[in-house]
Amino acid sequence: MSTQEGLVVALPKGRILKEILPLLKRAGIEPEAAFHDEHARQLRFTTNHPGLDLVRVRSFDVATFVAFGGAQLGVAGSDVLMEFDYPEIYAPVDLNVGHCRLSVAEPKALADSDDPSRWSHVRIATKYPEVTKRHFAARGVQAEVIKLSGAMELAPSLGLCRRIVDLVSTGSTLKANDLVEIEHIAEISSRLIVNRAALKTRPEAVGRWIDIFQEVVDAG
Ligand SMILES: Nc1ncnc2c1ncn2[C@@H]1O[C@H](COP(=O)(O)OP(=O)(O)OP(=O)(O)O)[C@@H](O)[C@H]1O
Ligand SMILES: O=P(O)(O)OC[C@H]1O[C@H](OP(=O)(O)OP(=O)(O)O)[C@H](O)[C@@H]1O
Repeated sequence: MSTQEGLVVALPKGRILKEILPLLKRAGIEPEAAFHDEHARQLRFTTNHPGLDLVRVRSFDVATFVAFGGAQLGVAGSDVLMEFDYPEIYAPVDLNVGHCRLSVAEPKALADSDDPSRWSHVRIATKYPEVTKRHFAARGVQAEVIKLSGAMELAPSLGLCRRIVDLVSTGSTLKANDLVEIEHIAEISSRLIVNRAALKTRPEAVGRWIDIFQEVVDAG
């Protein structure tokens, strides 16, 4: 559990970190030098603010650390927030980075003759089982989900299933694997997230960072 004195900000260590770093800088947060060393084994880092530390974790774990109060603030993709749907998390600021979409895709050859409106049951490989089940349940389709942690695009060619739900940005990963988008589930971007209880018990300390990040985003 966190201490009353300090705040911990959980950041995703993957591709999104590069987009978040300029925002941190504009928010006046300067991490200690080791934070920029991708090979450092250290996971927690001090900043120029004595009461503010950063931790680098996997993107899905950012939401978990914030939901359980281990970190009071964090940055998470709206895809991650949709998947977990933690009531303990409040996501007040759209950081306008990490833009992509969550889509259903299938092999191009299948898409040419497929009619998604006729589906009653689909088997889908994805990193997002809950979002996928909710999406299909909403239109009366039963989704049998095969959970993967990455490289979903391999599933159709290796015979696990014919369809996937995954993030798409430029579309080059789908194209390289002979897949096409057939349904759009959601537009995704990264959000500043906070633990609701921390905001309630420490409104000044936590609220101050919400205001600062909102100002950074508003300033473009
Ligand atoms: N192609 C993309 N373009 C823009 N944003 C993306 C893209 N892919 C993922 N994102 C965003 O970045 C977040 C982290 O992406 P992803 O899970 O692919 O990273 P990763 O580095 O593989 O992380 P991990 O190893 O923790 O799974 C996603 O939750 C999503 O919000
Ligand atoms: O449409 P594109 O621009 O090709 O981007 C889409 C790819 O980006 C993400 O993967 P990432 O590169 O983060 O790797 P991952 O397999 O570890 O999720 C996502 O899972 C897709 O595979």
